Amino acid sequence: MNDQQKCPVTVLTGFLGSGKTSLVNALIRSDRARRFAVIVNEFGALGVDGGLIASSQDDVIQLSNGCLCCNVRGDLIETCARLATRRAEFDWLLIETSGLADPAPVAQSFLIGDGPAEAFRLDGIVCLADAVHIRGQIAREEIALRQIALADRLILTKTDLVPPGETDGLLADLRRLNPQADFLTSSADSPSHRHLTGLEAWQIGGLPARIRYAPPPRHDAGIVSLSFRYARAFDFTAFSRLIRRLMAVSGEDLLRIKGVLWLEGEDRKFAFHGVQGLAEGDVVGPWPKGPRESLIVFIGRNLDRPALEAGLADCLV
Ligand SMILES: Nc1nc2c(ncn2[C@@H]2O[C@H](COP(=O)(O)OP(=O)(O)OP(=O)(O)O)[C@@H](O)[C@H]2O)c(=O)[nH]1
Repeated sequence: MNDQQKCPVTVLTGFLGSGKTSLVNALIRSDRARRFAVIVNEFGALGVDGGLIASSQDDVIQLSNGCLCCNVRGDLIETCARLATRRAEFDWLLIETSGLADPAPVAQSFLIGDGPAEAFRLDGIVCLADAVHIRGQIAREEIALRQIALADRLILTKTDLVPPGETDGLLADLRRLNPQADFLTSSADSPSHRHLTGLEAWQIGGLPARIRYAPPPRHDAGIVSLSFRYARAFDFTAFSRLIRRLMAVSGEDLLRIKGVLWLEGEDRKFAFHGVQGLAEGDVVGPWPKGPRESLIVFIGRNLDRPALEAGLADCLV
């Protein structure tokens, strides 16, 4: 198969909560001309993002309980082999890596060897950087820096949440870390989903130097993901109070909270997100038929499972 016959692949990276699922959703909803297959990778044992992607379930494949760059890389290769047999059903493969994944080994799977590279070709690595948090993330988290350094395109997200004058300075900082990438901005009112595809960044053969010589990925062993599942409804006020308190006391240790809740008195699913100090939530649509289930994921350091469990139990109706 020549390169033009192979299915193009976007590897979407960016630290926890940078807006990856939001842009994947915006792209799938708006681009009716193309059919997407989506692989979503989550660090924790329970996946939230897959259920929040606006596609028919068949096209969204969730690979949870590890990062695509290491312990679920074999799953990625197997999944691509299965997708290759359904090639006629989609035009583009989007891979949303976990916020803690190194994009290099994922991208490499599509460049060399006799596995996924036989049926897929890498279009580009797109990295999202959260305008509110990126400076702190770069300072503290080596993987955030690495994700930026490896990108073909960098999208500074959530620019609606920072003062207008700050965007240029942030872009200049990012450009210093990766002068080869192209740079875009994205905000709630003007999302840059159309720029996730069509990079053609890997058309001219060979591995770019920044991937070939990149040191091996390193995960911070201190970062853990704790997942909780409940077949009962939550009290919204108690849950909001708990999340506010956790964010205040855990500070920078609590990197990410997300989930889908069954709320007492609400017929629709309620999805919520917390990224360090910021949290928000909204109803996102009907529950599928069958029993309802609330799913909550915390990612961070020094997380106290019994305390979280007790706090959540107090919010159940
Ligand atoms: N104000 C604003 N909020 C945004 C924007 N993009 C994403 N968000 C919010 O940021 C939160 C995290 O967004 P997600 O799309 O789930 O981020 P993610 O990168 O998929 O998160 P992980 O999978 O946990 O790494 C959600 O509450 C989004 O609604 C944006 O451009 N502006």
